[in-house]
Amino acid sequence: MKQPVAILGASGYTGGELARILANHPHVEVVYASSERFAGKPWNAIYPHLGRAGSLILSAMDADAAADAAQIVFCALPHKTSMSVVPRLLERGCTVIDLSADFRLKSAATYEEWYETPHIAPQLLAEAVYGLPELYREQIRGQKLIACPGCYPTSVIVPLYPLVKAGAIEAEGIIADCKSGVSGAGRSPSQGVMLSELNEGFKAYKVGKHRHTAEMEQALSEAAGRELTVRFTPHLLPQSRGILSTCYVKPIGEGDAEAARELLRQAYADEPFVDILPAGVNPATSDVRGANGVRISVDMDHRTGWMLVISVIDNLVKGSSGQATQNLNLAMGWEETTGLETVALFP
Ligand SMILES: NC(=O)C1=CN([C@@H]2O[C@H](COP(=O)(O)OP(=O)(O)OC[C@H]3O[C@@H](n4cnc5c(N)ncnc54)[C@H](OP(=O)(O)O)[C@@H]3O)[C@@H](O)[C@H]2O)C=CC1
Ligand SMILES: CC(=O)N[C@@H](CCC(=O)OP(=O)(O)O)C(=O)O
Repeated sequence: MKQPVAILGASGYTGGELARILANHPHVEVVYASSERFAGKPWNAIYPHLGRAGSLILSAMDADAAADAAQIVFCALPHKTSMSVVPRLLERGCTVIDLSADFRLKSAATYEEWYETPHIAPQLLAEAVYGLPELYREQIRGQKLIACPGCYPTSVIVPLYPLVKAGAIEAEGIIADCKSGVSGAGRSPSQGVMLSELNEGFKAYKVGKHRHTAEMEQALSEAAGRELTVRFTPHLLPQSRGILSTCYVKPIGEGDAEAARELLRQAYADEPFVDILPAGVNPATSDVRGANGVRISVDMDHRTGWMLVISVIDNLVKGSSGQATQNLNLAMGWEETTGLETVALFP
C-alpha cells in the first residue's frame, strides 16, 4: 500500500518538481497539497505537465488537515512560514522534510543574524538533521525532521567537504563563485525575475551577504575541525534552472589535480548521484537538467597555484526536490534511489 504524503507549498517550483518526481515513486501518493493563491484549483491547472498526477485540488495550508491526511509532510514553503507549521506537524507525529532554511543552521543566533528574524522554534534545531545524504546518511535514517540543504550550499559542500576533511586544501581562503538559474528565486512574481530584466544579462547579487554563506561555513568548518570563512558570491543566470559553482581553493602540497580527483572518487565511490569527471572535462548545467546528480571537475592552475573545483547541479532536483526525495527514502528505510531512477543515475 502506498504511504500518503502531503506537500505544503505545492504551487511553487520545488512543490511542482516534487509532484513530478513523486508521481514515479512506487511507495507514496500525494494526497494533500497546499497553495494560498490557487486554493480550490486543481494542481495541474498550474502545472499542466503533471497531467493525471496533478488532479488533486489544492487547499489553503492547514497543518492539522495535512497531518490528518498524511504522516509524511514536505514543507516546500518560504523560510519563516515553514517554522510556523513544523512544530505542530511534529506534535502530530509526522515525518517532516523541510526544504526551507529554517532548520539548517545549528545555532539560532546564526540564523537570526543571517535571516534577520527571530527563530520561533529554536528547541528543534538540535534534533533537525542536515539532509545532505552523501555526508549525513546514517543520521538521516529514521529521522523525523530533515532540513534539506540550500541549492548553492549543496553545489559547494559536496565537492569541497572531502578535500577539506582530508587536509588536501587550505581551510581558509575558499572562494565560491556560483551562478544560478532564475527558478532558484521561486515562482512569486517580482521585477527582478522578469524576462525583460534578465534575458541576455548577467549579474552578481547579495554580494558579501548571501545567507547561504553561513550554511557553507557550518558544514566546511565541521570538515576542517575549526571555524573557517567562505567568500561566496551568487550570480543570476539568464536561464531557468541549473547551478554552476566555480570554487577557487589553495591546495596543500604541490597541487595535484589528479590526486584531488582520486580523493573525491574514493569519497564518493558508492554514490549513485555524484560524478567525478576525468581530466580535461568540465561540467555544464545542461548535463544535469532534470537529474539528481552533482558533476564535479578538478583542474590545477599551475601558474597561480590555485585549484579550481567546478560543480553543477539542477537547483530544482539535487538542489531541492530530488534531494528531498533521497531524504524521504532514507527516513522511511526505502532504497535511496527510489523514485529517482527515471532521472539520470551515474555509474
Ligand atoms: N527554488 C529553488 O531552487 C530552491 C528553493 N529552496 C527552498 O524551498 C522553499 C520553496 O521554494 P520555491 O518552491 O522555489 O518557492 P516558491 O516561491 O516557488 O513557492 C512557495 C510556496 O509556498 C507557498 N506560500 C508562500 N507563502 C505562504 C504562506 N504565508 N502560507 C502558506 N503558503 C505559503 C506558496 O503558495 P502560493 O500558491 O500561495 O504562492 C508556494 O506554494 C523555499 O524555502 C526555498 O528557499 C531550496 C532549494 C532550492
Ligand atoms: C537565484 C536565487 O534567487 N536563488 C535563491 C536561493 C534559493 C534557495 O535555495 O534558498 P533558501 O536558502 O531560502 O532555500 C537566493 O539567492 O535567495
